[in-house]
Formats: sequence, C-alpha cells, structure tokens
Amino acid sequence: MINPAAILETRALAIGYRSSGHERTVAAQLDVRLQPGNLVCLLGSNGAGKSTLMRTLGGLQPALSGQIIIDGQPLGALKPAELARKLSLVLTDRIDAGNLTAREVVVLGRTPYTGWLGSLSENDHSKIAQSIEQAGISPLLDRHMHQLSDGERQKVMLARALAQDTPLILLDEPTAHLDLPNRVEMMRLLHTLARDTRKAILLSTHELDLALQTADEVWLMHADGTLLAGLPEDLVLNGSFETTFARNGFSFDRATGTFVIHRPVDTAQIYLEGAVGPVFWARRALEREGLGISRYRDAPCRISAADTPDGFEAEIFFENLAFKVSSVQELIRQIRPLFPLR
Ligand SMILES: Nc1ncnc2c1ncn2[C@@H]1O[C@H](COP(=O)(O)OP(=O)(O)OP(=O)(O)O)[C@@H](O)[C@H]1O
Repeated sequence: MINPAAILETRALAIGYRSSGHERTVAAQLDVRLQPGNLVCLLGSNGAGKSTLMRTLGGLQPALSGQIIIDGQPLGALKPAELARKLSLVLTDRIDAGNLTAREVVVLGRTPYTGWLGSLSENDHSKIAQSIEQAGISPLLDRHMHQLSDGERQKVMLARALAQDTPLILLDEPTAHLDLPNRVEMMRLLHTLARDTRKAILLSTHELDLALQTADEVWLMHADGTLLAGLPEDLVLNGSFETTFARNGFSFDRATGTFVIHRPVDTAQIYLEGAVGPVFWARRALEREGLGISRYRDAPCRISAADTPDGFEAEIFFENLAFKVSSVQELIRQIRPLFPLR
C-alpha cells in the first residue's frame, strides 16, 4: 500500500522539561505520522502530556530528543515565517489578545502572508470572511476579546487559525469551554474541514465520545509516557481505551462506547427485551437503582419495552402480574416495591 507523505512526523521524539540540569521526561519514543485530510484526536488522562506534546510539535518548547519533521523538513530548520505558513497552533489557556477586537484577532491570522504592516489582498479578505463564517463568529466581530466568554474567545481563536490557512492545525483542547451543541459543532466543522480542504488537524481533548465519532485516528497517551496510535474502533476493541482510562468505580464499555459507573448491583432479577433505545435507557435507570439485568428470559421479572411517539412504554411481568407503564420514571416506581430487599 502506498503511504502518502505525512505533513507531520515524529521520530523517536522525547518530550518533557529541563531545568537547572534536571530533566523530566513526560513521554518518549514517540513515532507518529499525521496525513493530510485527517483529523486526529489526542486523548489521555490529566497530566499524561497532551499539552506538552502540542507545545513541542508547535515549536513552543524544545524536544528533549528525537525529531519533528514538518512537511519534509526538520522543525528546527524552519524560520518562524515559514513555520507560520505550515502550522497554526491554538492553545486554549493562553488566549491573551489584549484589547483587540475579534475581527482584529482574525485578521492577524493573515500576518504570515502580509507582514505586520502589509495591506490585505483580495485573497486575504476572502480567507478572513470564510474563516469568520466557518467559525460562526459574525456577531462577535466588533467586540473586544476581553468582553467575550471563554467559549466565544475559543471560537475566535479557531477563526484566526483558519485564516492562517496552514496545511497543519494543532488545537489544544478546542472544546474545553464550549457547551454541548457547540462542542459537537466544533468537532463536525473540524472533521469536514480536514476532509474538504485536505488539512491535517491534531486536537487534544477530553471528549472521548466525540473523538470516537469524528477522529480518523486517535493518539492515546498513557501515564507511563507511551503513545498508542490507531483507528478509534480498533483502540476500543483491543482494550486500549479501557486500560488508559481505567479507574476504580467505573469502566469503559466496549459495546456502547460509554463509561459505566459501577454500582453495587443486586443479583440479576430482571430480563429486559424490546426496542433498542427503550431497552438501553431502561437498563440505565434500573442499574442506577441497583437492580441487576439478567440474560435469561425466565428471570423473576420480565420487562418488554417499546418505542412510542411519546418516547417509551413497557409491560412488566412479575409472578402472575402484568402491568403497563408509559415512562421510565413510572417503570422504576412500579419495580421498586417488587424488590424491597435490595
Ligand atoms: N513547566 C513545567 N515544568 C515541569 N513539568 C511540567 C510543566 N508543565 C507541565 N508539567 C508536567 O508534565 C506532565 C504533562 O503535563 P501536560 O500539561 O502536558 O498534561 P496534559 O495531558 O495536557 O494534562 P491535562 O489533561 O490536565 O491538561 C504533568 O506531569 C505536568 O505536571
């Protein structure tokens, strides 16, 4: 198989910190490749080294050893102006745009092409307008950065990176301050952007669910300083996700791609059958109540759940009783007295 040229590649890269003769390695032996057109999500627990890797790849802090190759050239060999045309970096916690307006910040994204005092060409104007549109920040343009919310500032910084129009975009936790619809929208936009413009996008995130849905590849950083790269589905199926995020009290469920909180559960007394959605949500509510779900249809209680225009209905069969409920709340209310000794 032909392996297309990577826009970013690391060879035996070690990242970390050096101060007064002391070296602290955060991760080592990193050999990764990022291809044009791909969206890669960098995942890992707190302190695993995601920001350190982002800053090192972006040239903001030196590598401890190894190589970073950008568009075929070692990172260290690129002059700042060359690097700014190849790579844009958005660091969430470092948004310090002084007293600039959102529009001025986005316009600054064109600096690598215009110079500090350069005037904007037709092409610059069109790139700026497109970036503003894509990031959805038109209503914010005349506001000063310090007058914006964290989430709004984050979107402006994305627009600036888009205006910079580099083949490689690195974003450190771009969804950190966004609400759910905006998080989904941001990931969708980045995914589409990678596909449509052949940009390579690397973002770090704690949004495992969104990453699983949108990433072409996931880079999983472990606390032991190693990094595992692969298709999200493969990393789920081979257990890497579970290992990385394992904690007492909850686990990653491969079947649903979600985290499951362990609660003391009663011996399995209830058999659940019916439509997929109603069964999934009924199961959640029952397990929260400490009621175990049986794999056997002859369990003491059987619940048959169905989709309705209002969302949910179920029939409960217990000993010689059968009764209907029309919400999960009602289901729980009816089930509780049947298993009082839990
Ligand atoms: N300036 C620094 N000097 C020394 N060690 C540092 C420095 N900054 C971070 N570290 C350490 O490096 C490790 C990686 O930190 P980093 O911020 O890269 O993790 P992260 O994966 O981005 O974490 P989070 O998810 O919490 O943002 C941590 O152990 C952290 O304590």
